[in-house]
Amino acid sequence: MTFKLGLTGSIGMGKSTTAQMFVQEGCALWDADAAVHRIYASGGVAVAPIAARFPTAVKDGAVSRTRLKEIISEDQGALQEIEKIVHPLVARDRQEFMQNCTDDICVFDIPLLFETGGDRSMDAVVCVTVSPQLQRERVLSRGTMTEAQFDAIREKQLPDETKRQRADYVIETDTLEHAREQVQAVLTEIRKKISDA
Ligand SMILES: CC(C)(COP(=O)(O)OP(=O)(O)OC[C@H]1O[C@@H](n2cnc3c(N)ncnc32)[C@H](O)[C@@H]1O)[C@@H](O)C(=O)NCCC(=O)NCCS
Ligand SMILES: Nc1ncnc2c1ncn2[C@@H]1O[C@H](COP(=O)(O)OP(=O)(O)OP(=O)(O)O)[C@@H](O)[C@H]1O
Repeated sequence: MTFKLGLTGSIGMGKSTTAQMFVQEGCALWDADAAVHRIYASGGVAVAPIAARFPTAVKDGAVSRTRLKEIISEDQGALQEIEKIVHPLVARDRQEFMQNCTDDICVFDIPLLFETGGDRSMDAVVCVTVSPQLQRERVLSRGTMTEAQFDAIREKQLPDETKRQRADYVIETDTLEHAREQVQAVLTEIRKKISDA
């Protein structure tokens, strides 16, 4: 039996970085953002349905994130329409992975875990968090989003406080060392639960 550990947190809170720490500690990983990258790539299953609804979003046979972000900025309802296309395809990818996973603990890195009800299929949920100031600084320093794009995405997500309340474990991503210690503590507890069961 695989223990399914959901990993969530708002934009730029440190999901990917923390997910890699879980991998280094021996967990398997499924990453929702990576699944979106796969289905947007040339030959990916999202390309045709996105092209049908937003023809200018597809460039050289793949979905262009830059173009998608421009479309989302200009059209209020666009993100919701994109989600309607993307989320069922991502859910299918996750289902396939889940069925084939034989590791003791599998981590599911899912930005919208609570928003989509995905938490219901997890055995426990970890939420990563950091101060709103650091969150903003970290996202904007990547240079991939304007401040307006960041604000629009953040507003669409469940507030950090709500996610922290709903999670079984909270990991503060203020420094790498501190986050790693918390990852190890979470795994010690889960591994004990698995061996006691
Ligand atoms: C908006 C897009 C074009 C931005 O692409 P970009 O490469 O700049 O950012 P990236 O994909 O790494 O996303 C950054 C973060 O934004 C947040 N985010 C992404 N999509 C959404 C969304 N629909 N609602 C709320 N937050 C979102 C997540 O925290 C994510 O980790 C892209 O995220 C996208 O196509 N989103 C729609 C698909 C989706 O809902 N993905 C969420 C995971 S299933
Ligand atoms: N524990 C930490 N200590 C210091 N910096 C960190 C830590 N965790 C993450 N960061 C930094 O914060 C930034 C965002 O981290 P990361 O990409 O892991 O977040 P994310 O939640 O996956 O982002 P997104 O929601 O946009 O996909 C990166 O620059 C990363 O190096």
